[in-house]
Amino acid sequence: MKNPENTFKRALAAGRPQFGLWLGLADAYCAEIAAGAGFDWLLIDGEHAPNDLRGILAQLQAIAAYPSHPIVRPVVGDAAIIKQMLDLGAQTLLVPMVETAEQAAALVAATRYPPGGIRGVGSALARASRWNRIGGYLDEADGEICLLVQVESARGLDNLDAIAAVDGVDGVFFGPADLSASLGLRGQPGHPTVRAAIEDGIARTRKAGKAAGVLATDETLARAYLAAGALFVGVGVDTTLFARAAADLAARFRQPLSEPTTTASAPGGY
Ligand SMILES: O=C(O)C(=O)C[C@H](O)[C@@H](O)CO
Repeated sequence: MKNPENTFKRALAAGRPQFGLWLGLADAYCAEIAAGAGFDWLLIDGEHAPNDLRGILAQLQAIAAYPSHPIVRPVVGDAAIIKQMLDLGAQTLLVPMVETAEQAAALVAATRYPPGGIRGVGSALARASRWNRIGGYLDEADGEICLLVQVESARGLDNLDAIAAVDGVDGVFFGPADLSASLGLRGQPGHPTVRAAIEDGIARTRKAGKAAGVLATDETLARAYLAAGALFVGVGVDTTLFARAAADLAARFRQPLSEPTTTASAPGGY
């Protein structure tokens, strides 16, 4: 058995834009429905969604049968948690709240086996090696890891050039919700000041030779970030897609049939 290629990592290296969907419903059945929709990647969110190890495992298994590439976001950039996510079989991680190059370098080490890093060896117990059915997994694993770090604070932006320069960081994702809060514009992820900061960050990241990413549920904004050079763009969130569609459907039947339908929308897309 061969170690699966990280097709997402290769697509970024080739400069091919990748569109994704955020998964917050924390359910393998919903993840499989999303996996058949046609997105390049699906983000299994362990930071804000009620995902635990078993839930993330089930979603990885559900998605495995489809072309969409799973990205796992741990709740924090902790080496032990990263070890668990990689052993589950995640090959691409999106780590939140990165603010310094030192933090980024420690995350790289957490994703690599010794001597290059500190990832604990337990491949006999790990889905990642298919329980050692993948011959040579320990030698091949590091090369198929894609590490994406989130810069989503003013301090992170100040240190962006040093963060992007860290060897082993494949990409930088700009988190509009947290970044806007850090910039004093909480709840305004699409504010012109936030957009300008993200577009500048995208340019600086690409200048460093790394992939830039962002989440934008507004299509016009998503396309603007693509034009600015973003390579991995989240264009929707499963929870708000469902919340909005359900509310709109209910609204259409709350109105007497003689009245024009109104469109009720769930709160913002972030
Ligand atoms: O700060 C952000 O924005 C992100 O990191 C994404 C958020 O966690 C959330 O908006 C995903 O729906």
